[in-house]
Amino acid sequence: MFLFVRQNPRWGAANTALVRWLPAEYEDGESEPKGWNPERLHNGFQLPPARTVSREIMTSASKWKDDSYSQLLVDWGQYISHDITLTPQSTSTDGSDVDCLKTCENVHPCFPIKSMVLMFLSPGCMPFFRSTSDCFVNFQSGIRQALQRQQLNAMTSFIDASAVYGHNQKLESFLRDLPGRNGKLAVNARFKDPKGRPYLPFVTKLPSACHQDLQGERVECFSAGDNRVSEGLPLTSLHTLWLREHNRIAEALKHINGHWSPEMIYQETRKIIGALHQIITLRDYAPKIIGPESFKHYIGPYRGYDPSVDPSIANVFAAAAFRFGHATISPILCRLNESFQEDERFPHLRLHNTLFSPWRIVKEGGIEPVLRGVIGSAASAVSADMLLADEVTERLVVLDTLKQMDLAALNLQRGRDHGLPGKILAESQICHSNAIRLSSSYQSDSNHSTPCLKKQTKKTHIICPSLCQQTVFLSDH
Ligand code: HEM
Ligand SMILES: [Ca+2]
Repeated sequence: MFLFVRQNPRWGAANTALVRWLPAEYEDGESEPKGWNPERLHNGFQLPPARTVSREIMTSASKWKDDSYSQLLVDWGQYISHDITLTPQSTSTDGSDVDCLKTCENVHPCFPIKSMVLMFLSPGCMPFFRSTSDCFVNFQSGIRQALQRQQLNAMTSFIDASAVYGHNQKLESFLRDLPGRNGKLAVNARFKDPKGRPYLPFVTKLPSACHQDLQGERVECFSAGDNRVSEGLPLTSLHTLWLREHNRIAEALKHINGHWSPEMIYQETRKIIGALHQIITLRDYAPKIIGPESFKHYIGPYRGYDPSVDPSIANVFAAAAFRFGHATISPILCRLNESFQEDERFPHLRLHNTLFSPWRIVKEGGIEPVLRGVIGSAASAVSADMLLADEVTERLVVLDTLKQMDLAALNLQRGRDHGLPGKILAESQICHSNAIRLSSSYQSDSNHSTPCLKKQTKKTHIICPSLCQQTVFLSDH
């Protein structure tokens, strides 16, 4: 019998460090973010406040609609990003008694986004919690880099439908319909859609923070394998589709394999759902994002499992590159009826009215109007017009606090929090050097004035330069 043993079972596992392709650039070399000390100069200049950069850029870029792709391309990006990355944030209680929701000072773990412009809710400052640090020590690097602050990925880095099934056993068991003994996932016990189809279960901690329709019954935040499921209506709709698809396949498998145990049905269905996530992402999504030529060149056809590849998500990918998608968010969510016209009962919505509002699915026609809108409207690229600027820099909220947020500023501040090297340095070292394949255990080359990479110890696939070109406003400098 062929026995397969994974050599590095922690690679790509949930709650392991995001890997570095280049050493972090902290102001004190070890952990203080860029911009922590306002007097500190970077390339001879003070760093502009992230909020100022956001406002300047988000209101000046131009907008165009894509004539080939639908909005689904954007929404799949967000959905799959939640399968592979979640950078947990510190809470105010992490080693300090400062309340990051109130302070305007840089005090660990708070790194507030300062603003010259008065903010709607919190004048002068937007709260920002630094990402949790990992205890990881990189023994394969020099002493200085070994002690540098690293951030975590709470998700499994593999595309494995963890957004459907969860990334730990407790969550997985909660999401399963174990009493049903049918291999299915649990469904919402209170609501069904107009055609009797199921919704995701609600979270257990009530009342949840999701917005409510003030008339009528409460509709709580949904739960799924990823806890950001209720962030927006398209995202929730995709999660709901996968729940239904799991249960449909489980039912079919049970039908043709009457002797299978509930566990067997569940595991086999899960395998199929995971494979579908991989196929959609690698066959249908990624080539459209990086271009078919780059895809062919840097990724190419699957040639089998290679245990020497570290699949861990890179810090720069989670904190900058894959956030390119934020520049493609549409400020309007279209909702369409069966004739693919604007739904007269449920009209199009401004983005901020779609955030953390699962009640709009339950009480406004289910996921169909949203899904029709997603496949029936064009994707937008660099759609940074005034309306989008207003939606993502002035009206975004985060769940825990429902505080006003500016997404572009958050992205920049997150990059500074993680000590990401600036775009120009990163590009010159990664994309334009011969050292195209780096690894978490890169080695510093003492012949170069800047750290460079000389030896490949384990492989990490990097897509260059397409992704670099797309980080334009997301990474610093
Ligand atoms: C309405 C649409 C979206 C909203 C409201 C949204 C909102 C957010 C927020 C609030 C964060 C956390 C920011 C921080 O504190 O650092 C985030 C992170 C992120 N977003 Fe989005 N996003 C959207 C769409 C997208 C899309 C389309 C993509 C990619 C194609 C994407 C990729 C990411 C990634 C990779 C992260 C980092 C995740 C992590 O490691 O924690 N997002 N997003
Ligand atoms: Ca995953």
